[in-house]
Amino acid sequence: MSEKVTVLVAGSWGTALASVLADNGLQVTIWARSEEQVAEINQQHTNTKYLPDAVLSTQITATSDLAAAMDGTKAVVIVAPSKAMRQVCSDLKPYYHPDMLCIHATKGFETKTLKRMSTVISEELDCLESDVVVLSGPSHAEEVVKRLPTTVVVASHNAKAAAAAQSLFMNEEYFRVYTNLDLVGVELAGALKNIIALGAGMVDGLGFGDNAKAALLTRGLAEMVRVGSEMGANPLTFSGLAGIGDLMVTASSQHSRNWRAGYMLGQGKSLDEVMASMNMVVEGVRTTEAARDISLKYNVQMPIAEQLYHVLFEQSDPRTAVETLMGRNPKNEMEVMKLETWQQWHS
Ligand SMILES: NC(=O)C1=CN([C@@H]2O[C@H](COP(=O)(O)OP(=O)(O)OC[C@H]3O[C@@H](n4cnc5c(N)ncnc54)[C@H](O)[C@@H]3O)[C@@H](O)[C@H]2O)C=CC1
Ligand SMILES: O=C(CO)COP(=O)(O)O
Repeated sequence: MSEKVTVLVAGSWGTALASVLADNGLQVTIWARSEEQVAEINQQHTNTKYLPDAVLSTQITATSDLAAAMDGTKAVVIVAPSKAMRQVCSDLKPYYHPDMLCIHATKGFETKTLKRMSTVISEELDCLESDVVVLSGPSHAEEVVKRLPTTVVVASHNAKAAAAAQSLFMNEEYFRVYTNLDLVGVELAGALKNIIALGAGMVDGLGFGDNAKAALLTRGLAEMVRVGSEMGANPLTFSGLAGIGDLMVTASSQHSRNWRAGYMLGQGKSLDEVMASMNMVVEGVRTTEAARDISLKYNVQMPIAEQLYHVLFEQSDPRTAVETLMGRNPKNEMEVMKLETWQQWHS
């Protein structure tokens, strides 16, 4: 009998990761809230609301009973939207045991506390943050379920836990997994890139062209490195799969919900109109909200996030936002991070 892995919850990314695990020969149980979705996964082997074209492996079963989902499992993979992470982990606590490998694949912050997802998980599950693994990188669910070649990174302070996650997910056919010890950097890169992806969509929606898009992505990466390194990330992590890799995929693909939301904003839609037209999570909206407090707390400038905040929450005109960015004081390109932070990583 193959080993059992449990995936929480049945959104597009949870379902795609469940498919990888099933392809790797594991017995996969998805926990979903909706009985309708449970019946669809078990009987039709589809999840049409989130992945309309995918046919799932018969190795995947679903249940709405969390105790049954967790019974006898070797590893739990948590893929809840960031706003639901604390609640989902609190529900999970009675069934979680520290011997289980705990992996999450969520890209966002808890907005009220500005905590990273592994902190929220460790608080709710009463486990060590250093034992949590994050899986991140350029990986649209729609392509993963089609088994198109994809690379991701799994990061943990605990090298054994990262290696265990790597061997669970990696296959030679289409899913290549790297390890990294910089949990903080990988989590921050995955969350922060969504702000820049929203901005990239907005630039495209405005019809501003390739020069503007390249500028936004490059200066967006500088902004991610600046704030990320103040929050404890290794700046080099941002050149990896979770940073530049995910920025490229999210800012250039029509699969990206963040890019699509930004595009509609650029075309003059309001945030309410945009959100009403999407039936899936757009993490960059909440992350842009969190970025304003992060910028104040860590005393770092985040000019792109700040302008997006004005567009999203204060009805600023996207065109004015871009003009404001263009009209900032002259700068030296290399002023990416504070001198003390630079010295800390280069001593
Ligand atoms: N879709 C993708 O290609 C990728 C998504 N991600 C990340 O994965 C996370 C989840 O995103 P998706 O799966 O795409 O979202 P989604 O919008 O496809 O699905 C969200 C799922 O969460 C469930 N949910 C919402 N609130 C809940 C609660 N309180 N309790 C239990 N379940 C709840 C919904 O019923 C739904 O099944 C996000 O942080 C996203 O950034 C990361 C990489 C790729
Ligand atoms: O993170 C992702 C791909 O790596 C998915 O991005 P979106 O949430 O913008 O669809």
